Amino acid sequence: MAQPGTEKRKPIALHVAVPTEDESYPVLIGKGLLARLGYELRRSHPNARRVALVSDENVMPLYGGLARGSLEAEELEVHCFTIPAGESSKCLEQLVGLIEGMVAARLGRRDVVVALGGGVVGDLAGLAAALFMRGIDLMQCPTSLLAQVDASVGGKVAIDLPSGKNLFGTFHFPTVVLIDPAVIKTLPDRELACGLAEMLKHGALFSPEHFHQVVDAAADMYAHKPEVLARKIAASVGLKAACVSRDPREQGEAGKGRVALNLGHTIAHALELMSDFELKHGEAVALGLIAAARLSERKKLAKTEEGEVGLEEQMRAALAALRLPTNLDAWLTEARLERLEANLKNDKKRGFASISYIGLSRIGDPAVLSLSAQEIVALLRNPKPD
Ligand SMILES: NC(=O)c1ccc[n+]([C@@H]2O[C@H](COP(=O)([O-])OP(=O)(O)OC[C@H]3O[C@@H](n4cnc5c(N)ncnc54)[C@H](O)[C@@H]3O)[C@@H](O)[C@H]2O)c1
Ligand SMILES: O=C(O)C(=O)C[C@@H](O)[C@H](O)[C@H](O)COP(=O)(O)O
Ligand SMILES: [Zn+2]
Repeated sequence: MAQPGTEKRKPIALHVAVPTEDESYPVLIGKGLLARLGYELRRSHPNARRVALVSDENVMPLYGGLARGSLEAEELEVHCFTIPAGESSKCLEQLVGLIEGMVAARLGRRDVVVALGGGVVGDLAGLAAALFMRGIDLMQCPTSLLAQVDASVGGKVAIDLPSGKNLFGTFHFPTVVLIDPAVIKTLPDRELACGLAEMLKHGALFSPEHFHQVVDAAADMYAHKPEVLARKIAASVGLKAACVSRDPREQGEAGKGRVALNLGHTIAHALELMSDFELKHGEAVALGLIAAARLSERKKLAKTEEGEVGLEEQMRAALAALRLPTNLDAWLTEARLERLEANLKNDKKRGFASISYIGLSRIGDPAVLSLSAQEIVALLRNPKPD
């Protein structure tokens, strides 16, 4: 109903043009590239004076010196910020601490945040860059395999809330992503496995060849062979980049856009939260991929050729070969299923009454299923109720 007295007044209608921002950026991959961080930053930010170098307590002592030295060689004033390692740093307290530190260091609008670390550092420092002075430039310098193949590319930045993962975030595209596969040599095997889970996800979504090649190259990647790592990282980033370029802000039609990259994540995010982050993100994604395969079979979306094993079995075999957890049913006890259903209601892909759940008709062929939290839980229960 119109407000009294406004019925006949026409609003003044102005038009505010917002030129499309340039959302493209280079991803540089090469052994030894970290030593060129300063050069690459100077090249892309000729007017920068100060840098906030953000890392965590494991990565800063290993690579902070090299990064800092290369930035200082370009006459940049470097301010180091070291956060505690682990998911619990993706919180409001760390975010505000970082931004206050940037104020105290007198960073300005032409200055740059460099995220040197895993996905936790990238997501937190990225969000700080997005918010400080309403947004300054961000350079992603990922050091975990997971961050190199996935978290550093695509511009999603966020912290967690007690009610769910990444619920407090935005998109802030980096100006450059600099990936040095040589740093993987110090990454613990358990963390390397986490990166392999997201790489397998990229294959499961877009390329059966990549899916099988990741499994075949796993031994070489665990042996930290930099050439193999560089090739496989580039292949995975290529698949993700093609997807995010089609739909940078996850607004595409269900099934055609970036939302596909959430394969496995509906269950993964709920399990991470329910385990109090005892499960690492990549491990939870592994279990989520099994859930997605099971659900796709039970909804009769999955198609298998004659003589081929079912989708869940294919997924389990690949994950086991990558040394990732496959014990989904151990996590889905009756007591946990109830909490799972409640957690699913905070999924970012939820609509009015249902969740856009990413399934697979086969490896390399995703599809979106529209399911309620209740249906998802019922379909995952083992043994399958009649
Ligand atoms: N923004 C995105 O698109 C996106 C994509 C995937 C995951 N994520 C997020 O990323 C996070 C997981 O990232 P992660 O797996 O990198 O976890 P992480 O950042 O906690 O890093 C894993 C561990 O490895 C250590 N580490 C990192 N690089 C190292 C190196 N080279 N040598 C030795 N130790 C090293 C870290 O200190 C940490 O202890 C989650 O919060 C997840 O939600 C975001
Ligand atoms: O880049 C994307 O888009 C992804 O979904 C990649 C995921 O691997 C990543 O974990 C992402 O942070 C999940 O996004 P969210 O929107 O579900 O928090
Ligand atoms: Zn993920």
